[in-house]
Amino acid sequence: MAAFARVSGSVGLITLQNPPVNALSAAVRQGIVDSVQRALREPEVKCVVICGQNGIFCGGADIREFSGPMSGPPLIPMIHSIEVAAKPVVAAIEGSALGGGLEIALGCHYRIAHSKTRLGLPEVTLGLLPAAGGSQRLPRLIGVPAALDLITTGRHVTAAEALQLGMVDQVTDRNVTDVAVKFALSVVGKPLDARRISMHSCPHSPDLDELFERTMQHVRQRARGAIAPVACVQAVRAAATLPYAQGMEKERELMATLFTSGQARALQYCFFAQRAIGRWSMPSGARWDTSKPRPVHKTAVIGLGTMGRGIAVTLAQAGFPVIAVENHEKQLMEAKQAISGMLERGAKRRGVTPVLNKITYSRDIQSVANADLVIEAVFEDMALKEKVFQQLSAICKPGALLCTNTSGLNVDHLASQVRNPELVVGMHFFAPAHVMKLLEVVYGPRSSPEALATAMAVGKKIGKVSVAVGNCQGFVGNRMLEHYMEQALFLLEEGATPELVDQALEEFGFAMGVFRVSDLSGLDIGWRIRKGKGLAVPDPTTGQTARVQQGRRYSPVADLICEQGRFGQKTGQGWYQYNTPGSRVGKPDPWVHNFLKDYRAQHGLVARRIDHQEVLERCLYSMINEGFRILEDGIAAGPEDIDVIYVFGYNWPRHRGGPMFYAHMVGLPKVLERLEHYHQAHPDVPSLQPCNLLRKLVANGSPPIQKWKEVMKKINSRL
Ligand SMILES: CCCCCC/C=C/CC(=O)SCCNC(=O)CCNC(=O)[C@H](O)C(C)(C)COP(=O)(O)OP(=O)(O)OC[C@H]1O[C@@H](n2cnc3c(N)ncnc32)[C@H](O)[C@@H]1OP(=O)(O)O
Repeated sequence: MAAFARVSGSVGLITLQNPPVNALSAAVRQGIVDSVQRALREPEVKCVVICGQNGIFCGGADIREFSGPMSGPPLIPMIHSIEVAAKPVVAAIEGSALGGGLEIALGCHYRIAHSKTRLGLPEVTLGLLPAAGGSQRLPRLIGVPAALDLITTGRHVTAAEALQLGMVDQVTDRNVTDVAVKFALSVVGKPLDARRISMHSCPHSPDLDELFERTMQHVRQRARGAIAPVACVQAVRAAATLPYAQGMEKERELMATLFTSGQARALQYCFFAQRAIGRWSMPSGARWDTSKPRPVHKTAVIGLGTMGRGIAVTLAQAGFPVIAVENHEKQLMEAKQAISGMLERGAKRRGVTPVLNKITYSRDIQSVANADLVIEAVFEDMALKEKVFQQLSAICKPGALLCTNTSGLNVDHLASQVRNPELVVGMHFFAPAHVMKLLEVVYGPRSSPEALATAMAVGKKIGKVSVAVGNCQGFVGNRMLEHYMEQALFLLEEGATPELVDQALEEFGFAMGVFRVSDLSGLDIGWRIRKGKGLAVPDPTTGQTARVQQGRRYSPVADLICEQGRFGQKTGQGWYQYNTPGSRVGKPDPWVHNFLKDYRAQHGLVARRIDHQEVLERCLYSMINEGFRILEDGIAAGPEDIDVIYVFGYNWPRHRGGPMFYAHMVGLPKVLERLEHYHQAHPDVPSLQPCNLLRKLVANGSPPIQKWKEVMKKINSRL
């Protein structure tokens, strides 16, 4: 809704009212249309101010309405009616003015913002473009280069930057509505044409063609197949080169394609999934809204390798005092230097003072005695972690939360090493820990809801997208990844090359294919893990690593590559060859091709032609199948949790929504049929055998992803 009131005698005040963000639902749009008409009709009203209730101007169109038929007054004529009004209209902006919210403000004759406001056109992040005139008015107001930047990235700007760019006319620290009301009264009677942005021509930029070409190239490179950023450039180009009415027509055409696209659906699904994962629940029924986190004042990190350093930086940057422990003097000093550098660079980037004094360094584990939360980040070795947990149990104060940063070891086993297993959870950060947004918070069967709530609250405070998951080998992310990588190796055995597999995955939208990523992270890490699991060990009779391990097909190809000392970028050779160790540009390596040829010959394998579709189906569907198993096992509460993990932790292309959303878009019957097909062809690969939940969802008519949880509940209650 929108409320209308006459204030200060002759100001018509229109207040958008739709908590929590005053999104432009049909009712709000109707309210605005009615209020504007009334303000223009009533002779006592000489000017108009538009504001939002509860400290926020407007979060834009109501995204929830996009999934159904649109009703209510459309935005474009509504904004047009504001712009052509014969009485001055002032936007009083506080909190946020985003998307359609900013487009309304651009239709107003003046914009006054509170200093804490953020403004932006984030439509591109939802697979759309600013199609209520935003793509045509913003370039006319602030020029093409700045508008291109804002519209193609969806970046929010501060009030100060908005003022500098000319997006707003005034910034205030006072009550913005009061300031706007006074201002509106001061401009009554002044000519309005110059204030109507659609009547401006776009400020002329030299070398416009070159600018658009350069931007388009850059956008296409960054977009990884996303279509909205490209459409945004086209729309701004229309603003720069066409009269307003024709530009609006182009904006409409481009939006029509985007609005119904699968990419827009995927990105909008991601928007809500990212918010839904905060409302976690445990199989016991404990939930986010009934479990209270413990207060956390002091934190500690044990082990200052790459992960520990990143975690310490993240905690300190969020304002937590950190005791950073490493038991050898030399490593401690190296870590201190590295952490200080990371804090200094981070502070420089953000224009703040580095918080070096938040971190206290110590060689003595006893120094963590007073911490409320300790994160163990020592080497990924169970015996070592057991020892640390036993020590922590004896040292830490009662009630301290003991967390492990293991990427896949058994959290419950570690809990069994301490006096209070209910206070043990996993906090699985992703490398580099101070950069990557994802945090898997792993609860074991004995973790208390309070412990989970505390870790989730800390995760939020340090700016991570935190997902609560159950305890199992590899948790959610790495458990699914194993199947993806396994298929990639099998494909090499069957005739593919690393570059063919990577190309298919990169065309799908991954920034890097599986082999490029492995070269970047180091092949030795996986090798060590496989050895730890009893894989990658030679058969005593043949001396060769067997192609069947623990009763299932196994590919030793990655182990054999490692045996050659090829660990990826750091050694200058891996799945690709690099000019020098440490170089980032990999070229296809004839050595690898010959190695694969010899390997196939040795094992009697006949290479066949493998196409991109098979690469995608085998790598992605096997991983999705594991995702369904994870849901079946109750390790993840819903498909959104899995998808958020993949988008934020594994670089899954956001415009594809995440693996489970992708399965929903492909169609569950098709995923099932292809898995059945591949399992028939490879009966020794259990990960290709369709899991029960997938079969049951298909048997239940393949409901949309939003309804999977209902079907899962129904299935479980029948068991
Ligand atoms: C051919 C047809 C033409 C149609 C033309 C359509 C034009 C579209 C232009 C647009 O405006 S698209 C929307 C652009 N706006 C955005 O992308 C903003 C999205 N929101 C945010 O960035 C943030 O929510 C915020 C406004 C900065 C506030 O952040 P905060 O952290 O304070 O709260 P949240 O947890 O994010 O949100 C609270 C609550 O509100 C829901 N919500 C937020 N924005 C919208 C929205 N625009 N529509 C519907 N719902 C919204 C959010 O989902 C949260 O609720 P939940 O239940 O927890 O999910």
